[in-house]
Amino acid sequence: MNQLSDFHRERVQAVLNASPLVPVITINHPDEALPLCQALVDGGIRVLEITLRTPHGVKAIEQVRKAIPDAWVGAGTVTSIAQYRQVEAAGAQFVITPGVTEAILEFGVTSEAPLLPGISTISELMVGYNLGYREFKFFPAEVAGGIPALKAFSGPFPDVTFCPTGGIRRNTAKDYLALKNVSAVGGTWLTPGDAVASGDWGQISEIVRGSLADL
Ligand SMILES: O=C(O)C(=O)C[C@H](O)[C@H](O)COP(=O)(O)O
Repeated sequence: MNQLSDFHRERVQAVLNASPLVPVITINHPDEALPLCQALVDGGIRVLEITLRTPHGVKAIEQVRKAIPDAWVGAGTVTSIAQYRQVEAAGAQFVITPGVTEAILEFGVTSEAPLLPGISTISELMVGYNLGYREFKFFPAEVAGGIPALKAFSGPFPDVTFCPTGGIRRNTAKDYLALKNVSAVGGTWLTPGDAVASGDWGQISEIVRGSLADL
């Protein structure tokens, strides 16, 4: 079976090292993709996870990738190989899944867009680990055990790092990032729905600046 290449690992590490905070972005209207992502970047974010939760996600990835070259632009909420292929074609530089199937893990090994697979248990981690994955999303972080779970994971898997996501907020991000096996944390608190809906891009940049300053 194919193993993950150094290129894939280095890309995922570069993404996770580029920004301690990874905004989980949902595009409800095609016009909001660019100003929202620009506001996040203006606030200091260097990694953008644009989800496929709405039908606008794929187009937004393509658009943002061209318009904002100084950020890593990736796809989130990818749950099938068909979606994986779509976001790869749209130019996604990385792919994040909420969970794993063996098929997605195997596809990720040979894909152009490296994969950060989502896991919530050690058994899922082990399936990815055996293919060479050493970086994982931990989702849903808070309900799957939070900080105590991550500390426990570091015992049998000291060489694995995580991007916990799910239930993390501005006031808890720092505690997660203090763990030696956490390189970045993700969440939706950086893109509150009311600010996005009203096009208050200045507020988004302020939330990012404040959240980075709190770390
Ligand atoms: O859509 C996905 O692919 C996911 O894995 C889910 C998101 O990462 C979490 O839903 C984050 O949401 P908050 O808990 O509000 O920060």
